Amino acid sequence: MRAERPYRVRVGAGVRHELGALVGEASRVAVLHPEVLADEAHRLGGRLDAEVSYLALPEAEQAKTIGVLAHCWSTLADAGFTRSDVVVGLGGGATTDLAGFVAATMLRGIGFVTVPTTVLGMVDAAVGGKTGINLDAGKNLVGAFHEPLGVLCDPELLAGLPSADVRAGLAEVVKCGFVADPEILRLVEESPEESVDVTADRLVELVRRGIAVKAAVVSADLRESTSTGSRIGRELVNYGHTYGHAVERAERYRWRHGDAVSVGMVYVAELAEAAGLLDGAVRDRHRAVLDSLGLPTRYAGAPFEELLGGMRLDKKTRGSTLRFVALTDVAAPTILAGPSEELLREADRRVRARA
Ligand SMILES: NC(=O)c1ccc[n+]([C@@H]2O[C@H](COP(=O)([O-])OP(=O)(O)OC[C@H]3O[C@@H](n4cnc5c(N)ncnc54)[C@H](O)[C@@H]3O)[C@@H](O)[C@H]2O)c1
Ligand SMILES: O=C(O)C(=O)C[C@@H](O)[C@H](O)[C@H](O)COP(=O)(O)O
Ligand SMILES: [Zn+2]
Repeated sequence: MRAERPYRVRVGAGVRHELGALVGEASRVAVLHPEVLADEAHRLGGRLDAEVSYLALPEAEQAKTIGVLAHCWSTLADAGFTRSDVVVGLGGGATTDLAGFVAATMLRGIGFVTVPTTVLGMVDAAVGGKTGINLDAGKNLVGAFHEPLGVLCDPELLAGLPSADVRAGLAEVVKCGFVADPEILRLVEESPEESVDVTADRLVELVRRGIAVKAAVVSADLRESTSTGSRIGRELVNYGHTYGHAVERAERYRWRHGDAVSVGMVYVAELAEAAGLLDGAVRDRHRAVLDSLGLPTRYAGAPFEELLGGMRLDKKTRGSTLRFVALTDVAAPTILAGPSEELLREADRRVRARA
């Protein structure tokens, strides 16, 4: 990855054992992990030549809260952390987002390493340096850009991942397919079954391709600051997230992020079609690919007005102008700025109509 301090994203069986090299000379290491990975955390931590603290985090999005963040700060302070010490995020995206934000803020910034253990973490969350927590008011509303020292994506860690989480991770891979890499869509369409099989080479290939898209996009726009007019920088990989994050907020963060992004991509495909930007066939392809992976393509929960309130807090919004990453074709993105409320409502109606 190109960054202020470039770092490597390693993918392969056994790469988790390179953790010691990344941690380097640190005398203290904190391994943050979900409860389900406690044994793995201790196995990895036990091989480090450092004083290791283990912090078991609450499940999924419950880890991305101010309370958990404050607890981590206190634990690191009590353990005597200094600027040469390191935080390791071993887990899915919720863990690495929280761990990264702990590292970004502790002592105004210490090193951190991500060891993603979900498909979503590998292809997206662990790469690129976005860290943060949720507020009741909205998803990821507080955070920082803080690049890891390195990323270790070890497919062996996916062995026990529940199938629903594998599928949710594939939503972000499909996102990369629609915005940049049509080969991803072909691989999924050719065999949706193998695409969600953690023992299949196809899934590893999909993970590699997803990482390649994310790394290329982020390397060119580290701080999501270069979109101008219809030119799109890092915002590209936010495809499907405007409506998706609004759904997560409305569902009080009980939905999987990937599931919400799946619905969000269907929404923005409908929006682009309704705006006359996108062909009906490409819109329908969104539903077909996501359906084939068992991902949700319909939403009939919170009312449109509540979702609109969530979308207004999206980080791509400027003033009162909502901005969507939209497609004019596969791998042909544009920015749809300030669509009318009527259009926004129509796309929402279409997402619900099928529910
Ligand atoms: N920073 C970014 O660029 C970025 C990108 C995409 C998503 N995200 C964030 O990532 C989060 C979603 O990540 P996620 O989908 O990985 O969810 P998650 O971190 O909540 O993990 C999903 C579930 O899998 C469990 N788990 C994790 N690894 C496991 C394993 N190997 N075996 C068995 N169980 C395991 C977790 O305990 C959890 O219950 C969201 O908060 C989202 O906002 C961040
Ligand atoms: O890395 C990015 O940039 C992304 O937008 C990737 C998204 O998949 C990810 O969910 C990200 O956390 C969303 O960021 P946000 O700025 O919309 O909160
Ligand atoms: Zn995402």
